Amino acid sequence: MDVDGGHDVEFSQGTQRFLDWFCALPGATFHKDISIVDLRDGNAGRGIVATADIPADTTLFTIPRQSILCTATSPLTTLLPSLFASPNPNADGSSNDGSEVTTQDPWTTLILILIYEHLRGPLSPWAPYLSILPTAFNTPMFWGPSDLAELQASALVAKIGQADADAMIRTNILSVIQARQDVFFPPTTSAYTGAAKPSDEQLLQLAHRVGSAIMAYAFDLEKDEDEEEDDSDEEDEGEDGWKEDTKTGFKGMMGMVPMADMLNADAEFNAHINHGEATLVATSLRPIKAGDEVLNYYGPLSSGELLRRYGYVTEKHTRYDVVELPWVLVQESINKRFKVSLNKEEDWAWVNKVFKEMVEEEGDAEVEDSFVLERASEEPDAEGRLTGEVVFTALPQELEAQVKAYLKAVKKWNGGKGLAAEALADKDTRKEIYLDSVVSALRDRESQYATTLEDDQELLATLDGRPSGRREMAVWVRRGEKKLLREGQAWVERKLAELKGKADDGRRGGGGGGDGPSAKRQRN
Ligand SMILES: C[S@@+](CC[C@H](N)C(=O)[O-])C[C@H]1O[C@@H](n2cnc3c(N)ncnc32)[C@H](O)[C@@H]1O
Repeated sequence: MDVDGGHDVEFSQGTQRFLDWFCALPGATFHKDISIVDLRDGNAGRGIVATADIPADTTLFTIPRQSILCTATSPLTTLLPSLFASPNPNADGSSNDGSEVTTQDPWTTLILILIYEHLRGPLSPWAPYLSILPTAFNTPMFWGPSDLAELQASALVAKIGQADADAMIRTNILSVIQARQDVFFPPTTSAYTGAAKPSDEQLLQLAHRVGSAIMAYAFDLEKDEDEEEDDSDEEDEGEDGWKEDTKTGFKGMMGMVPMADMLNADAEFNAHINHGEATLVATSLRPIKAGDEVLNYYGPLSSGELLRRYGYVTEKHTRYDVVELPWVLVQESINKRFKVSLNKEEDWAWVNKVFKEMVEEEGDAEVEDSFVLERASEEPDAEGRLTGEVVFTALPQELEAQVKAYLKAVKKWNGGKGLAAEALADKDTRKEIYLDSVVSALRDRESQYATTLEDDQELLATLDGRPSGRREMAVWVRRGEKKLLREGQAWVERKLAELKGKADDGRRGGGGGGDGPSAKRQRN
């Protein structure tokens, strides 16, 4: 991450200014045995390391809630009250409490709050903090076409949303700023800073930058661990499950939390931010050795998600890798099995109609467009350590259910008569068709990528540690997806072999499925 263009003095002065500012905040603490360091050599920006051995359960730093930049502390709440009005209007457009109705959500509101503070420049109380936030990002949102192309067939490409972000900024951000220039560009600020009013294009770029900073830095502030623990008498970690420290879908109140966001993170971590009533407190989860980095947890994110939100990847996060299997590939594979009987377009149109109705009848469900494959893995333990093996243990249950429904619809075709229906009457044949269709869909999915797993392994073979360049990170993501596709194929093939073994034992030469009746039936 390019934080300041590589000027060491400026970088360390920025760090020092921020630390001095933070330590002067009423109620803030910063442990004497930790330090903010320059990790740009490892492409990790700033981070916090232990400068002496630190025991478990040590308070590393304390952040007063008053210093968090959010709706509770921003002057915009009073300057633009309508911005913070209820987002849930009644049918007539009014809100329940009589206030004006806003189209903003916590995400866009925080963008406006940050832009407002940014435009105030040195007049902002958060200036020493804002000045060390990055101005450039490695997230795919900022990649050009050639880097994006390296993601190949990854489902990540569709999630980047460059165009959506642009549209959202124009509608929800620029319009507000333009309508309230008196608030965003008051004469007092320009007189003080001497800065010219930014153009619309500059504002758009600023909003993108701020949006990405929120994505990688903001915290979800609505979770109240104390209350949760009081209510449930359960810890917020270990068996009860870790809650990552950053936003979880931008639904609750979000805020920028100075110092908490100086912590880098990994899937294995040694610190946690506890959300208290008046403060947020960073605590060591286990002893941290002198020289070790203090690491937070962003959640069980796949390499693709980590790259999309935070612009980096790590070896430890690969255990959470996922790959999407589009339903259409499974469906096409099933259709091929029955192409002799159902050989007209209208046959399949009929099957699809019945299939859709059947799925919808079952608990308001909809036909799924794609299924996410992942490995089974344990959560980090109460000390932030990863334990246990990560293995592919099952296909998504929803995929099996959807194939079952689809095969039922095929079976119903032609009034439930004919070879297709006959083949599908047998439970093991249905299972074999399911597994066989999935395995060929997985192969087809793999062939959607322009390079093979072996090609990618070779590209990454010379890597020492984790990649940091865009192209290598893209290769890392697609390689992870291909690995999972291979593991999925191997797992399904094993299941198929078991099934065939069972069929061979029970009824020599049985199974087969598809249009033709089973060998057993043919012999009969
Ligand atoms: C909340 S900030 C952490 C502080 C940040 N390093 C800085 O200099 O401001 C999150 C960003 O830090 C970087 N980061 C966090 N953890 C990292 C890691 N384990 N390796 C590399 N970069 C990391 C990523 O750029 C990420 O978007």
